[in-house]
Amino acid sequence: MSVRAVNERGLRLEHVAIHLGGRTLLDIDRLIQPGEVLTVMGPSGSGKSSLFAYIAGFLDPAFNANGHIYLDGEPIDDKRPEKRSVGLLFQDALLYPHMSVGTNLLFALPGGLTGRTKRVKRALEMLSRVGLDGLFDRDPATLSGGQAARVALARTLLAEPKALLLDEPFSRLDAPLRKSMRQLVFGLVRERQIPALLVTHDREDAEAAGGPLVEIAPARS
Ligand SMILES: Nc1ncnc2c1ncn2[C@@H]1O[C@H](COP(=O)(O)OP(=O)(O)OP(=O)(O)O)[C@@H](O)[C@H]1O
Repeated sequence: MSVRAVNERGLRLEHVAIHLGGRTLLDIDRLIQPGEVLTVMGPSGSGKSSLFAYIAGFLDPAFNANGHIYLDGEPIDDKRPEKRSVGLLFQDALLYPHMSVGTNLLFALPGGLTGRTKRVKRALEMLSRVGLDGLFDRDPATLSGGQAARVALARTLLAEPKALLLDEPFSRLDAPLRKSMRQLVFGLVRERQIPALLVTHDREDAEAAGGPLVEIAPARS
């Protein structure tokens, strides 16, 4: 493994292969460009979540993985998960239930941004960007599913990730909400020029993402 061309931008999966027992679940060799969404689609059990976990840095030890991951030219596979600058979004919002929406957001901000006024301003701007003006002091338990999904997105982006991993982030939303959340997520990916990887089993998600598609076959035993 070596540092790649310093001017390479994006998330590079260099021959990333995931194995379980004697089986190879998937093998991907791709550069995801800034602002692009690579969709990895496959049925349940095909290995999508294990790919996600490998990139994020918490692959279950039952799996073996090889290949390397580079973010903006720098290898990240030997970094601890919290040092990878990779933002995660799951099908569940996973907000801290004992904190207000605002505190959930403030918690995600990078430590380098100091001063309560600046931090609150940044969080309020992001809340507004995801269409949730006025909800800063709300208890997460009182949010609708769609609102909670938007808060989770705001929280992920406030951490200023250099890449985004999206694991079925729309699957719990009903059809109209799913449509607007897709527009919001993919719009922000383009606006902020973040490389993103979407794992899904939903072809409409893949079409809405508008980027390249990798289909993985069902795992065979
Ligand atoms: N800890 C584990 N030990 C052994 N096998 C596992 C473990 N976790 C998952 N598997 C198996 O590994 C394969 C890939 O799992 P993975 O969760 O990556 O698939 P997936 O495509 O994300 O599925 P889903 O869409 O249902 O989440 C499946 O066959 C699953 O049963």
